[in-house]
Amino acid sequence: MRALLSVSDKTGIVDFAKGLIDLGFEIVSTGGTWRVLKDAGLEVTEISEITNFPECFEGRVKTLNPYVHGGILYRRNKPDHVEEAKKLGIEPIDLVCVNLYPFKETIERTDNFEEIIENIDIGGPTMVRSAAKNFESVIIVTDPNDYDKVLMALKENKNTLEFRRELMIKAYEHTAQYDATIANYMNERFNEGFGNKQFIVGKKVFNTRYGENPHQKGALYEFEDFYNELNILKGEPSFNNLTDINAATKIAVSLGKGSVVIVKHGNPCGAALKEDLITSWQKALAADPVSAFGGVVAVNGVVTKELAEEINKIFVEVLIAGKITQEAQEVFANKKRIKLFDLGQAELEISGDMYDFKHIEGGFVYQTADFVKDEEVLEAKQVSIVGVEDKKDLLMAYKIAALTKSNCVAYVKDGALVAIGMGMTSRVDAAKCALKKAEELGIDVKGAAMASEAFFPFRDSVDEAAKAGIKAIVEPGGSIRDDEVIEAANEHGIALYFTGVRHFLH
Ligand SMILES: NC(=O)c1ncn([C@@H]2O[C@H](COP(=O)(O)O)[C@@H](O)[C@H]2O)c1NC=O
Repeated sequence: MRALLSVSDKTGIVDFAKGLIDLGFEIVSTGGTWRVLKDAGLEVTEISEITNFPECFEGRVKTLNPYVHGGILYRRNKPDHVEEAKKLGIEPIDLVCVNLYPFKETIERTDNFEEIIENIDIGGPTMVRSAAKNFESVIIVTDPNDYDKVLMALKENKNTLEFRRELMIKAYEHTAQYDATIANYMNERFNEGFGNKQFIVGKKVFNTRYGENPHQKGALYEFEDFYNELNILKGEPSFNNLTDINAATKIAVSLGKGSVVIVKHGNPCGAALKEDLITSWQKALAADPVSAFGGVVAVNGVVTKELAEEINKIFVEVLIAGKITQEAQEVFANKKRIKLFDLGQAELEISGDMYDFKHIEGGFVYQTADFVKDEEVLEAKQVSIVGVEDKKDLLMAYKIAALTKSNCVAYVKDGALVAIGMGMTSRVDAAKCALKKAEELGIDVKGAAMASEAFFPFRDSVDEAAKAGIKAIVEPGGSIRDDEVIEAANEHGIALYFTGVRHFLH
């Protein structure tokens, strides 16, 4: 039996080779791998002895040779293949262990195109694909984490077709991801990220119990090692929990450390950023205690025992925080249905993906991600006669509106959401609906700041705001009736700011 070992990441390769030698394998290797194994005192044949050809062009050609690929690919159960191999002097290769040039690490480290090009592996993926194709007879190993598993299977006679098939799938996933990374990178570099093909690659984190509904299948996939950071402290996140956690976390991150956000079905029903987390929670809850029942709560900070006791007064389905202390977790220990997740750090932090996409029947739409910059509000154009000194509430309302389903109008007073209307087909309905609900809940919105994520097409929403005593409004502007909107603000003595940036979320 012969094994061909050619790895960039040399982690564990010496022990793996030793294990294979103990099992009776002859080891063949490419230059660098050969050197590592030789230095460890192992008996190993250099690839050039098999190919009868030197590695050349600075390693661009090492294993691209019929003695290698013939040895991997010929079918052991076909007499004419066996005969042909014999005639050509091609010896079988029964195990191929390859991991590829670190292309991703290289593009993360440097912009030097020559270096990047040299880190595109050619011979490696070719061997991986050959060995995977002939999985009937050949073992393909692409992940150092599998070395022990492979040795064990060989030792215990568990090198079955099913075992090799699993490794074959993993191998094609490996090369497909590798090529997708190269193609996406080249499109990013030369086509501003929007080439003719876009590859979205995700690694499965876990299956969810079901999809959005019980009759649907579902799973969570991640781009990078993103969800590794998520500590599952209690309960199992469902498909809908994950999308709500995403919505709540994005708003809490956007509002900053110390904020608390409550989400139901992807939209916020409470949010506050006060002097301490307990007050933030109480104010967030006060915005709509009815909707908060069974909600997903994001705490941008550390959940202590005291905060946990406050939250525990109502039924919350999910709590995600920077950190949930041990004592805080104990507060929830007897609550069967609450699920707890944290990132094990003082605050909620996510870097934010550069692109965003959405499935539509037959394909997907793809775009650069949307972020609100503080300057949009802090340096927004005052278009009304009166203005306001402090734009904190305006900024908070605007950030919330930008991360809420359109049409959305959000009202913030003293660092807390007091009313919100979202997902409505007309903007004035969103404006009115929010105020009606606040009135029903007995919330005083007088003096609040109001934000709309897109322009007001008519003056009606401003008139509604005036009736409720709103003192300042921020919106993108850009309507053909902006003049009427500005006139309405001036008539009512409301401060009106235009940001010039729209933040639809559909
Ligand atoms: N050119 C070739 O024929 C070739 N054959 C194998 N490789 C890669 O060379 C690397 C190992 O090289 P070394 O053993 O010399 O450190 C592996 O990542 C392997 O995927 C090659 N390199 C690039 O294409």
